[in-house]
This record gives sequence, C-alpha cells and structure tokens, in this order.
Amino acid sequence: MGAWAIAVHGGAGVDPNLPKERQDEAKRLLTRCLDIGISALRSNVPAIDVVELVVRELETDPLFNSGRGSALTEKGTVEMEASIMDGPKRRCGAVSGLTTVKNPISLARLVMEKSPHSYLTTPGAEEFAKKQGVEMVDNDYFITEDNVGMLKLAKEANSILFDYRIPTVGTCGAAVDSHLQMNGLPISVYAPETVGCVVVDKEGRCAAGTSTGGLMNKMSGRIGDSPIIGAGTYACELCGVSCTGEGEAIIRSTLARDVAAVMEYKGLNLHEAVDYVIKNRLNEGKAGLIAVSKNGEVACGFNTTGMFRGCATEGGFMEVGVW
Ligand SMILES: NC(=O)C[C@H](N)C(=O)O
Repeated sequence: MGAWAIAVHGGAGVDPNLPKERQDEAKRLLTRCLDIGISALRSNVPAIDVVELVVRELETDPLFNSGRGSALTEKGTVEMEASIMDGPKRRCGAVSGLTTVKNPISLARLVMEKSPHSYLTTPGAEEFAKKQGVEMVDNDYFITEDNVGMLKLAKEANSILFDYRIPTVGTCGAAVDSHLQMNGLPISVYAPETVGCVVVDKEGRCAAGTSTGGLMNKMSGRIGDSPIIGAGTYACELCGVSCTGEGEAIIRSTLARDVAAVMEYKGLNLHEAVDYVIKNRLNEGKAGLIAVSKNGEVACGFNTTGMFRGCATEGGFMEVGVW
C-alpha cells in the first residue's frame, strides 16, 4: 500500500493587489475542497472519484472560473470546458463549448466511461449530456454580476482578460497594461482562476481533472488548454497533472504531458520534473500546474506572481497558499 496525496488549484497569476478578503475567501474554498478530498481518500475512494468530487465542488461555488462564475465570452455567454484522466489505463474524457451542463467535469467523466470517444464538443456534447441524464441548467445560472462587470471593463479596454476578477476599475486598468499580447490584444496575467485537482490514492493510482470557463472576453468557439489531454490535464501510471494559465502557451508546450514525459524518459522525480517543465517548456507563456506522483509526492510550480493552490499528503502535510 502506498500513501495518498492530493492537490487543488484555483488558477495561476494572482494580482499582487488582490484584496486580502478575496485571498482569504479563495483559501477557505481551497481548504474546504482539500478536506472533502482527504476524507474521501481516508475512506479509500479511488483517485478518479476524488478528482471528480472535488472539481464538482469548485464548479458549483461561484468564486473561481469554472461552472457557475465562469468567464464570459465576448457575447456575454458562458462556454465551459473540462477534462479528466485516469492514470492506470490512461483513460480520458473531455468536453467543450458547454452552455447548460451544471458540472462539466462529470460530463467529461461520462465521455470517458459511457461513450466510445475521448472528446465531445457542442452540440453533440450537450445531446450526450441529456441522454445521460446529467443536471442541466439555463445559461444564466453560470453568469454572475462580478463577471458581467469584468466583461464590460474588458470590452472597454479592448482586452482579453486572464485576470477578470480584480474588483476595481483601477486595478483592472493596471492589469490590461500587461506586456503580453494575444492577437494584438493586451492580456492581463494576474488571476486566471481555472480549477483543477490531482490525486494519488493508496493503491498508487493517479488521476487529474481541470475545468474552466476559459478567458474573459474570449471569442465564441475559442478552446483553451483545459480540455486538451496532454496540455491542461494528464495522468498516467507515474503522475497526475493539472495546469492553469495562458491556454495558448500551455497548448504549445504540451505542459501536463511533459511533466510525465521527463519523468518517464529523463528519470526525474516529480519535483525535478515540475521545475524542469516550468523553466524549460513555457516559451514566453505564463502558467502554473499541480502534480502528484504514484509514490505519494505532491508538487506545484508556476512562473506567475502567484497561484491559488492547496495540497495535502497522508503523512500529515497540508498547505494552502497564494504566493
Ligand atoms: N483560467 C485559466 O487558467 C485559463 C485557461 N488555462 C484557458 O486558457 O482557458
């Protein structure tokens, strides 16, 4: 029997000026999610079930950018995406373009388990959701007042915002001064707030899941890294990885898969592998990731100012941090 470990994230790239109440709120949610995961792991719930359980909790709470509280498209609508992967057999499921599925991570799991495919997008994904009887809600359910305000600011600034949750115009103005550009539009890099969870259970089974609304003011139809297996999410016999940050850069870097690849082919341990990919693979992009290994190790890495994250191990280690 091995030792379990779990990590969760709520996005990389936190604004140094993010008000303390917001930081504390995020830390409380991450702690609650870790506690849910820990008690499931203590009851021998398999890693893949723990990942789904924890990501559902994050999707249901409006604080982070997934499920309710998702970032809005340029049209003011929500288009969500998610993926999940079960390490031992490298089974995976992914979904994108969802507008009415309450918990995208659970639909990704159903794609993995109940369809002959790995990835479904709309409209087929939502037809499949209806057939599977998953909970569906009106698109309005996902839209929060905060996000409507941030979309307005993003439009005024002609920006695609990573950091859409900064609550004041002044800070947002600073955010869009970022040097980064996407198709000629400035991108702020403070608080992406996609969610993810990685787990290794006592049997040494690794699993990973990621869920997001993507980028504020994104084009309708834009798909980021989160539903792309190998980019935003990856799990195998060695490790489980979930990423967050600038989706286009994460896709270019196949960030999640690269953690596993350097462990597999260079013989690095989990911490070395995470450091290696953050330093060497992120060509000019800003991102972060969480990872666990089959040996019960947990690691986190980012090249942004901060990352909302938490982790715990069977040995009693527990940490929730932002910077
Ligand atoms: N919030 C995020 O982490 C953004 C996500 N990686 C995306 O590009 O869609």
